[in-house]
Order: sequence, then structure tokens, then C-alpha cells
Amino acid sequence: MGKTDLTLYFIMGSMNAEKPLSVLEDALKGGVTCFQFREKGPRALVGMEKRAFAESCQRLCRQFGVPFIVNDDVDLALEMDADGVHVGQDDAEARFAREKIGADKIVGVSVHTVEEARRAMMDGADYVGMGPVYQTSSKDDAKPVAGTTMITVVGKLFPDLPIVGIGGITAENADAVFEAGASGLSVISAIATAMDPELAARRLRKAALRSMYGRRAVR
Ligand SMILES: Cc1ncc(COP(=O)(O)OP(=O)(O)O)c(N)n1
Ligand SMILES: Cc1nc(C(=O)O)sc1CCOP(=O)(O)O
Ligand SMILES: [Mg+2]
Repeated sequence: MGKTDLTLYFIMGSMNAEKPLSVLEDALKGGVTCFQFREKGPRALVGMEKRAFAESCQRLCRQFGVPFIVNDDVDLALEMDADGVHVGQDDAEARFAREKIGADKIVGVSVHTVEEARRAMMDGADYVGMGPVYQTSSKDDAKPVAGTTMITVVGKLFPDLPIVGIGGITAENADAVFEAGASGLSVISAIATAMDPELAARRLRKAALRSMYGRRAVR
């Protein structure tokens, strides 16, 4: 395994739930293995409020020993001594993020093509996020649905580069993502908008582990 367990990678900002901190705590209890702080969009917190909310999320993650990764903002990740940063193709260059944040931290990069995956690897990415696998309503500027084909292609070409699938993933459709070669799945709404986020996380984790290790190994 790499620097972090990507099996169930939860992403959330304050706009994704009515009581986001309670959702995060429940998600952590339910077994998410990694968390990304993604505070963006029209209703996103800014300034001191954003920072205070980020610190509360980080505190919870620390209590559960789960890595706290900051989306987009390399400086915020540095200031907060976050465990890592996730950058997309329109954000800071991965090479720059790696240089700035240091070798011990986690750098994740969104990729959609073989060339982007190759570049991410050369730039020192610890994992790549690939999507949207299915239709998503959590990202306004999401690309067209990609399915799992490119995950398979990138996984075969770069077997040492962990991939997380993202976009519209649920416990019901997670299997295909692992079958394609992903090491983990990344979700917002499947946990953040669930009636019972802890149960939702538990089910997703179970679905993920069953895909990875087989039905008999995980009951
Ligand atoms: C794990 C993971 N994969 C992909 C993304 C998307 O990143 P990006 O394309 O930069 O889009 P935004 O999330 O910044 O809107 C991600 N955040 N996490
Ligand atoms: C943040 C993000 N990035 C995507 C990509 O395709 O790169 S899809 C997405 C949103 C994922 O949310 P949900 O699990 O609710 O579909
Ligand atoms: Mg981004």
C-alpha cells in the first residue's frame, strides 16, 4: 500500500450537508479511510469561517487517525500542516504542489487521459482521481461521464499508481470501479446526503472490501 489507505475516500465541504461536522464524525465512525476538505462553490465559506471549519474537520480526522487532505489550496494545506493536497488539471501544477508541500505529504491529482496520468506520476503524485465514473450532481463543472474504461487503461499502463474512481459512486455500483483496477472509491453524496451517514459509510466500506478481497472474506 502507498502512503494512505484510499479504500473509502470521503470528500465534503460545508455546502454538502446541513450538519457537516456531524456527517463527518458519522462518516469517520462508519469507516472512511481518507478525507478531503473541499470548500468551493457559490455557498462556500471563506476567510476565517472557512479556516475554522477546516480546523474542526482536521481535528475530527486526527481523532480517528484518518488523513486530512485539502482540495485545490496548497497554501492552506501547508498552513494547516494537512496530510496532503489534491489538485486538478486547472489548479496548481502537481510538480509545484509536491515541491511546496514536501516529500512526506500526500499529493493527489485528477487525471482523465494517459498523458495526464503519466505526467502526474512523473510529478510525484501518490494517487490519481479519475472521473466522473457515473453521473454526478456534486460538481457543476464535471466532465462528461467517463465510465471505467480509462481507469482500466491507466491501471494497466501504470500499475504502481493508485487510482480512485469518483463521480456518482454508490455501494451498488462500486464493484465495477474496483473491477476496472481502482484502489479506492471517492464519494460526496453517497455519504453526505444519506439519512444515516455512518451506515452509508459502513455499507460503502463493506462493498469496497468485498470487491477487493471477495465476499467470503468480508461479512
Ligand atoms: C479524489 C478526487 N478526484 C478528483 C477530484 C476532482 O478534482 P478537480 O478536477 O480539481 O475538481 P474540484 O474537486 O477541485 O472541483 C477531487 N477533488 N478528488
Ligand atoms: C469532486 C468531484 N470530482 C469529480 C471528477 O469527475 O473529477 S466528480 C466529483 C463529485 C463527486 O461527488 P458524488 O460522489 O456526489 O458524485
Ligand atoms: Mg480542483
